[in-house]
Amino acid sequence: MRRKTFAVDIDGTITENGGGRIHLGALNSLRHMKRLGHNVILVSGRSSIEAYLLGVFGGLDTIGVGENGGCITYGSNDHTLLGNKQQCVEALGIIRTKIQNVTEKPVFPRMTEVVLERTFDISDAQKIIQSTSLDVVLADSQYAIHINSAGIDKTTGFKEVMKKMDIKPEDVIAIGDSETDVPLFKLAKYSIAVGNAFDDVKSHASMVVSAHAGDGVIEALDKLAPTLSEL
Ligand SMILES: O=C(O)COP(=O)(O)O
Ligand SMILES: [Mg+2]
Repeated sequence: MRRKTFAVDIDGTITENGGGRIHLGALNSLRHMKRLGHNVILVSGRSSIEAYLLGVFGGLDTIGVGENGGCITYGSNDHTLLGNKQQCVEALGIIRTKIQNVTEKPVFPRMTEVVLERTFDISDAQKIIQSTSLDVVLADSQYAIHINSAGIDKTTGFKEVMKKMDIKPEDVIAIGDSETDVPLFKLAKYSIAVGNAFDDVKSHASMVVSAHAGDGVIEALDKLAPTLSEL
């Protein structure tokens, strides 16, 4: 059996449709892939510690790629930071001088990024950033707006894991729901967009399923199972 690596988003993908709770059926299907000998790594805009702990308790790989790719957690005292939070904080300050309603989202502490509520037009903020020399990027996961250091996206952190585990892109299967997953779709040989993804996200996926969030993960893995070794 050729070992595959599933790079799996959390919110909007392995959650219950529209809710924040983990879809147990989807988690069970991913755990089955792990039991078959494949890697299943969570890659999220949540903190790397949340992704790591979900991997531990969920029976997946005990690695968490979080902060939209800016931080990887391998253990309680083993984190790799790839972004620069200070420049993200500076960018927040500048955006706030020009746009109203820019508020930080009450999330677990971040080591490399700033996480904002989706209460303003991200394109207005991106225009402000482009007019400055700030080396940051903004991305909307449909659950939060992230300010990350330039060059940081989910593939940045995931590539660190690929190096460490000798994973090749042709063995990666990415599963996600939003624009922040598209870089992973482009890196992976095979990618899956769940039914609640927007059309522009679906346009980048190898497979689009109709079911939403966790139900979509089950639908996709059921469809993939017979031909997984040929992917
Ligand atoms: O942005 C978030 O916090 C949610 O992130 P995810 O959809 O990448 O898991
Ligand atoms: Mg998501």
